[in-house]
Amino acid sequence: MSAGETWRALYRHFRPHRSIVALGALFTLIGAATGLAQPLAAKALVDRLGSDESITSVLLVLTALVVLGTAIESVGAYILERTAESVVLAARRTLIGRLLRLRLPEVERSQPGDLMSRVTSDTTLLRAVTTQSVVSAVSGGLTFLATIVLMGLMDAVLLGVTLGVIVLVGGVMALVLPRIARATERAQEAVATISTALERAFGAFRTLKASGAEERETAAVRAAAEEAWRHGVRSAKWQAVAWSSVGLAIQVSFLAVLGIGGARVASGAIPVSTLVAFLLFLFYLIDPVSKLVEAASQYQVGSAAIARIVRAERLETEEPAAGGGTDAEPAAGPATVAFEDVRFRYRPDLPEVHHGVSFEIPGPGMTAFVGPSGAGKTTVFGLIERFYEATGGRVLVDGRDVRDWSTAALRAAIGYVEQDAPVLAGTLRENLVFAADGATEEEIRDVLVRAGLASLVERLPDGLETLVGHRGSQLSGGERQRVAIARALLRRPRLLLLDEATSQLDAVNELALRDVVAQVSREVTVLVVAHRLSTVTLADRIVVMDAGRVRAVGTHEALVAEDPLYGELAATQFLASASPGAR
Ligand SMILES: Nc1ncnc2c1ncn2[C@@H]1O[C@H](COP(=O)(O)OP(=O)(O)OP(=O)(O)O)[C@@H](O)[C@H]1O
Repeated sequence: MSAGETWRALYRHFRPHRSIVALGALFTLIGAATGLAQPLAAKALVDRLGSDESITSVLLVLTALVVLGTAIESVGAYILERTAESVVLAARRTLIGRLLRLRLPEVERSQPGDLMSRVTSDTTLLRAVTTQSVVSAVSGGLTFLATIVLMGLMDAVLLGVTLGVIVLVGGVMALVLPRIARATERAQEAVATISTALERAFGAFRTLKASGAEERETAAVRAAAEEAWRHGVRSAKWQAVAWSSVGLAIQVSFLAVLGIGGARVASGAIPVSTLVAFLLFLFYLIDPVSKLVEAASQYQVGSAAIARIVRAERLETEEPAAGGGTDAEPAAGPATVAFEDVRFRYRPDLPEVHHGVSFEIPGPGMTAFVGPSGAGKTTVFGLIERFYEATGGRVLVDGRDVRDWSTAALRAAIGYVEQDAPVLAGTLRENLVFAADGATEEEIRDVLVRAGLASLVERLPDGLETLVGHRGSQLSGGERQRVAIARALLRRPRLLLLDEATSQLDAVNELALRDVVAQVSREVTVLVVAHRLSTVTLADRIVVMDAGRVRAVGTHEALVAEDPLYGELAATQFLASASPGAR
């Protein structure tokens, strides 16, 4: 990101808060000013001690000044801190709003842990830059200018000497500051790697343990932590260089002013008092210059964070109302699906997955998609749901191109059960109503019975309120599948997409589910990626796919007779994976 873009992005986050930051800065300045008035009041107090005047009023004024000064300063500090938190909140809200709307290909290209760290850790770094550094820059800048003007009034030559040294500091800063930014960005990237590595480990925790990979994964996470430490230390080192160059500059200017000023006093160019006053101003300069350096280094830290935040904000999202169609009247009854010469590749750099897929499915009824692994069956579902856009041809639902649907309306018509039947951390109830927010108790009960979950819920001490653990870890594989099916049914879909699990269900369960699906397919269009003979024999129509093309469409009996690949599949793969009770 260019410096201009970084500045604009940071300013965008700061802008809504600019008046409140100005107020906070004003309070801080007033607090500081009352601090300056205290020595004056103290002087008056001491003066009165010498005479016989009463000191009560001065004491009262002094006390009031102390109390007022402290109060105003702390209110100012509170306002600034609060605003800093609001800046972080606003950045998080925007990011969160976008992340959960990302297009699927963007998520598949990213690491979830990395995306998460942008919301949690990078936004935190915005805190200081948008408030503290602005206040430091403004108050430091103003005091700096005022001191320089006063110095100029004292002696232009000595000012020239001082400015010469300050320009040198500026040069050092120009070298150091980008290094602070770079080190901070690397440190943040390493923090993201920690999240990514942990997410990977927790995502497959059983496999991790079973593979005895704890040591290796721990080493990987530790390496990332050490990387973060290294870059954090590097950033600290450059910040220390920045600070020490300020200290050094002041010392050098002090010596230079002392030397050159001394010579000027000796030659009679300036009186001694001017030299003394100038030196005092030089010491006054320490504070504003330090503030300016602080502001600049904070800005570098913030700009490293904002670069990562902006990159996440630029990832492509999908809008629920995307597409041009009018969805005023949601259609009723079973949906129809058609593919017209659909070509598709997941990414431009990957080979084509669909090389012209065509089929037509009237509703209702069950259609099974079969074919060797990698034939492109699951991809059909991804295109119907419009997780991905076809690169050629048309995908039609209800005779209408999916690109003309709004994604919200399109997906509202569909119930989708993924192959690995994801269950989310939370209660059983939350999992069921995940796709159907307003489902009634009766609907939930009905769907539990249909998916064969009623007895499980009865057995559980907390019933529907039972927590199912991370990814449903407290449920069996079969139970997870049934929960996923119940969830999809509760959505009352007009089109049910079922990516059958390759793993075995026990015979009783499989029969029960088969009945549910058969029953649903009487009213709803059901598409199943089938791995079991029991499913295909039940299907009204079978679409045989091979290497990104549709090879044949027909009934089980017809295909067994006519299509050699299907015959082979039916004889080997299906038979091997069909459970005895279901045949
Ligand atoms: N998200 C993705 N990004 C890139 N390539 C993908 C993605 N998903 C699938 N593929 C590739 O696309 C091809 C078709 O995959 P698809 O999942 O549609 O096959 P399938 O017929 O459903 O296979 P299976 O029966 O094994 O589930 C495969 O070669 C796969 O490697």
